[in-house]
Amino acid sequence: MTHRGPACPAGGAALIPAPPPLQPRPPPLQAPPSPLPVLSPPRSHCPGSAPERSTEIGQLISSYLVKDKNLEDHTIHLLFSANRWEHVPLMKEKLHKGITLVVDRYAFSGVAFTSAKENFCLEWCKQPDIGLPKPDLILFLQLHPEEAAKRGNFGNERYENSSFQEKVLQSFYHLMTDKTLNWKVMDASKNIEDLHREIKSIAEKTMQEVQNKPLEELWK
Ligand SMILES: Nc1ncnc2c1ncn2[C@@H]1O[C@H](COP(=O)(O)OP(=O)(O)OP(=O)(O)O)[C@@H](O)[C@H]1O
Ligand SMILES: Cc1cn([C@H]2C[C@H](O)[C@@H](COP(=O)(O)O)O2)c(=O)[nH]c1=O
Repeated sequence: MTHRGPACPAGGAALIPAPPPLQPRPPPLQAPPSPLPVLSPPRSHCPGSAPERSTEIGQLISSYLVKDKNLEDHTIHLLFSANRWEHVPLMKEKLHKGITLVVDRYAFSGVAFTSAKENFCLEWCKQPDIGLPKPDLILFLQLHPEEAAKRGNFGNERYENSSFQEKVLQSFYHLMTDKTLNWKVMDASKNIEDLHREIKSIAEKTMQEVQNKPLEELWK
């Protein structure tokens, strides 16, 4: 996410799933499928992940994901969203200082994962996240589920099974049809170095483009 704060000395900031700014921003910086939103101001950047498991809400979510705790489906959806909202003041503070935020997952995973469950529609799932800082860029790292499963740490947590991941993928494809958002699909089967180069290049270009634009609100 790229955020634009008032007077940012050396530049602006960005939110990429990482995202963009609500108010005028300073010069730019530098948003599983797991989308990466970028919100940006310039010259410095700050990574973050969602869920952010260190807060009380985050710990509850973590217990749910590792299957120590069961929570009702609407409840866990709202907790994921609350876990984002509790970080908004800090996100805005950083964005207005010209710091670009690179956020792992963000609201898009919230919608894609819950709407993959029975009896949840995409529109309902979006509601709690309406108004979050809007990413300037959302990078979707696309990888065939079978390839993803071969990589590390797949299979132990809740949701980590192929049939559910396939439904999640369809929800992401639907979310990507939203032309008010800057989605870029990246081929995650490439090696880390090449992928890094491509992501860096797109992120830097986006930071330049959004540096004088105000931060906007997601899905508003
Ligand atoms: N381009 C790549 N090529 C080969 N291996 C990769 C690549 N990118 C990541 N990996 C490896 O795949 C594993 C999973 O990567 P990573 O944690 O980035 O995935 P993720 O989708 O963010 O996982 P999660 O969101 O479930 O934590 C790690 O062991 C990582 O080193
Ligand atoms: C943000 C968010 C995430 N999820 C799901 C997606 C993954 O299965 C886990 C997070 O795993 P990670 O290894 O820490 O990336 O949680 C979700 O269901 N809803 C959300 O809002």
